[in-house]
Amino acid sequence: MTEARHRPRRTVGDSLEDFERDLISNLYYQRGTTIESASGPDGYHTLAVTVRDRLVDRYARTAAAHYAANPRFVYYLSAEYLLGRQLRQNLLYTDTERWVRPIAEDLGVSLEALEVYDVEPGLGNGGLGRLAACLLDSLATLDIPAVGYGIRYEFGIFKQTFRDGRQVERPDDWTFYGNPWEFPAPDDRQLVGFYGATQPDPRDPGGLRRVWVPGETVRGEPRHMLVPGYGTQTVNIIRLWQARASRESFDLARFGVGQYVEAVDDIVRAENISKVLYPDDSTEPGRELRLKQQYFLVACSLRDIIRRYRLRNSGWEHFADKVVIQLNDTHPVMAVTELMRLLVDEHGVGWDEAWDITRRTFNYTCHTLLPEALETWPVRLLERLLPRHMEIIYAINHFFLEEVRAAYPGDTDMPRRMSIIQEGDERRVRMAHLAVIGSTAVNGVAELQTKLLAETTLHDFAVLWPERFHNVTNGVTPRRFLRMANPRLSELITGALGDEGWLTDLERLHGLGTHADDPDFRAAWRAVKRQNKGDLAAAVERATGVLIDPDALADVMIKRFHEYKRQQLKLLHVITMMNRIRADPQATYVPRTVLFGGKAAPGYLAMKQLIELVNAVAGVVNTDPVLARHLRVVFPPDYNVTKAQFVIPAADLSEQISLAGKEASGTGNMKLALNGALTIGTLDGANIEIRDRVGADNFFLFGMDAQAAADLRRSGYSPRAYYEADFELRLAVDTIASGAFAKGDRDAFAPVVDAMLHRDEYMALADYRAYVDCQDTVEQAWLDTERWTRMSILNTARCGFFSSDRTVREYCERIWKVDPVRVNP
Ligand SMILES: NC(=O)[C@H]1O[C@H](CO)[C@@H](O)[C@H](O)[C@H]1O
Repeated sequence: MTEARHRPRRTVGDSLEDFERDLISNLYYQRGTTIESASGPDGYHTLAVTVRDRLVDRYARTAAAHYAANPRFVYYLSAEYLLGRQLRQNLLYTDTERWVRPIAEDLGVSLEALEVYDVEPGLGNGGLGRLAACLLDSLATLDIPAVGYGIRYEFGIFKQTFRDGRQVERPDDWTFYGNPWEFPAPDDRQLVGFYGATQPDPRDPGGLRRVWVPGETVRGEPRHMLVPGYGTQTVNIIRLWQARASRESFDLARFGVGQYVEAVDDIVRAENISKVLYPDDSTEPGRELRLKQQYFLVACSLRDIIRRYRLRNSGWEHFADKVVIQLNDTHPVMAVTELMRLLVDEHGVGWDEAWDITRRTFNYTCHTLLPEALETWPVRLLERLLPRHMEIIYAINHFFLEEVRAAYPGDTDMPRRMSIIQEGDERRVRMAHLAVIGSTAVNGVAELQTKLLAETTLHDFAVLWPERFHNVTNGVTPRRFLRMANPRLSELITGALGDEGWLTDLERLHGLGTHADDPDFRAAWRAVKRQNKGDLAAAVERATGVLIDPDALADVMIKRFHEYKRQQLKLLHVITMMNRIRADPQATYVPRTVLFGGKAAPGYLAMKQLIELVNAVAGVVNTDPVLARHLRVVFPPDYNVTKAQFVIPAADLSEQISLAGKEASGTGNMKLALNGALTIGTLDGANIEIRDRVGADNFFLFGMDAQAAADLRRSGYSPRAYYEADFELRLAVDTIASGAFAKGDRDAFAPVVDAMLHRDEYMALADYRAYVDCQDTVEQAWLDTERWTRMSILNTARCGFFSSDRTVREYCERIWKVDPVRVNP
């Protein structure tokens, strides 16, 4: 949106009366109905549009301010965004909730009733996608000119249901009721090519410039959603691309002869590109359609970025001064080759100048240490799907290897190790290498992971270009994960700190530290947690039919199912508690509720079987009169951002038990600590920084650190040895093997037992004893209520660092070199 010369006849008022007037007129003119006959979706859409209008005003002023300032823009390219529900967020950011409640009451409807239509756009898998959303929220809140680019998947992350305890995936038709928060922008649609061939460009005989004639073209239709800042006027956007067939794709002739399916072949092929999110978290699907999705995203986004750049700038010499692009993992790294293609082939920029611009424009965030998560694509697939880009990759690699040979004269192995091309039977393109070579800055998402990246995964590059490597520890937005998720605690915090300033200056939470010694404040703190746990108990009963005790220790493990996150270790602890209670039913036990939440990738059979076992164990525990007095295990299905906002405020104990050196950062750990949960965890990812900040006394640490785990792996790890050496561990594993959770069927979970005893790749058995003993320490602490509350308050007080505002400030200062642009009211 450029400079607005013609302002709308009416502006959105800022009174309850104005809001109600707009609501009624939007219902009438937008939905063509009246209060008396409006449906739920009518009510929701109308409320959404009326709130949205208040954001449009701010967006228009933001666009005008950006147009005038012609600033440096941050463009965040991500294949995933987990935005969460929009209504409450936008009510908070427009401060209109105070009007909606009385109006809704007046009209005889409840906000909660309308909210069921506020479907969260599940356009992501887990931490990586949610981080992208938190960073966009902080970018706007810090008045940083920014646009997020992503894919508007028709179907988001699958809906998880359980049938006989097994995970069953159902399509996530998130736009079933439409999405009132988005705006179509057909004028900005883009055309994207695939396949085809290349030929020399007669304008550059013998040069590097070439002409690509695609074999297939699809349209990229953009829709954008507004991304408001909190406590400021800035409203940025996130632009999501949807694939559509180019205009002439409907084959009328075929339709005419009754070939109805063939007639829409091309349409289906095109639309499939943005049909569904790939549900893999930390593993690469390696499917051709996935690569098409990735290129589709970057091709549409780069053309849009160039269109925006050219609104105020000409020539290319300032491109990298005005445009900084962050690659959210390797998923969008084809952007490096696409910008080279656009500059060299379409705009005739010389190779060296184009490469200089490209490298100065991009930065890459690496979110993993798992080799299986580092994307590589077969050269032959790229040669077929994106022939010009493969040529450009060869050229980039050629010039890069010259640099490597110059840096390591006579070292023939280094070029092989650092090459973008992984040689072998199947030659593959190493996307992480392309990302590092094509970027100015490379960052990890927590100190340990960044250190291990430089020592292992990307070691050669860190030696060659140490100046490119940075750490920017993740963060989470306190607006959604404290203010919106935990209004009771937020009120208590505001009361103690005097105002809500902490919401945009989270380090101010430090002020709570002094209140930790105040028994009244501790009592109030406990009361908030108790009320949140009451709400959770009601929700769990609705979702699972299981009654949980809100006074029991709420032990929460909420994250994607993955062997390195070690839900299997948590389950061994549950079975150990079970066996202890059965062995001595009269003893006193700390009442505990263990809550699992999380999805397994549909193809991840080992984790799907573990989910089945978790539900089977829950079934046995919750129906056993002796056990159920002390222990409950619940697994509400379909964990997502909305459920996280419900569970996190009610958690007492946060399970962060991944094998050290495997979880890049984690962000759930931050959200839980900020909401006063105490962490039981390993020295992994951001757990280390949480412990450093909250203090070792306020954190339950156990297990091997990354070095010890690596040493054990090198020295030969035998899980069986641990099984043999530890009675409780052996009993726990044998209980699974006995068929106790499968009506005596010993084969039912044999693969889980086999994996534990013969592979146990992530050493759950090696850390079992330390973990179980640490859990005993947790129970001791829990019994000292005042001490526990004090530890809980100090966790919140000392976690201000984990605000995504701090994360974005660090990116701005050290990587993006970008300044805020103030937007006038
Ligand atoms: N797949 C992910 O969620 C990855 O990115 C997140 C955001 O950086 C990390 O917190 C997480 O440890 C990592 O596995």
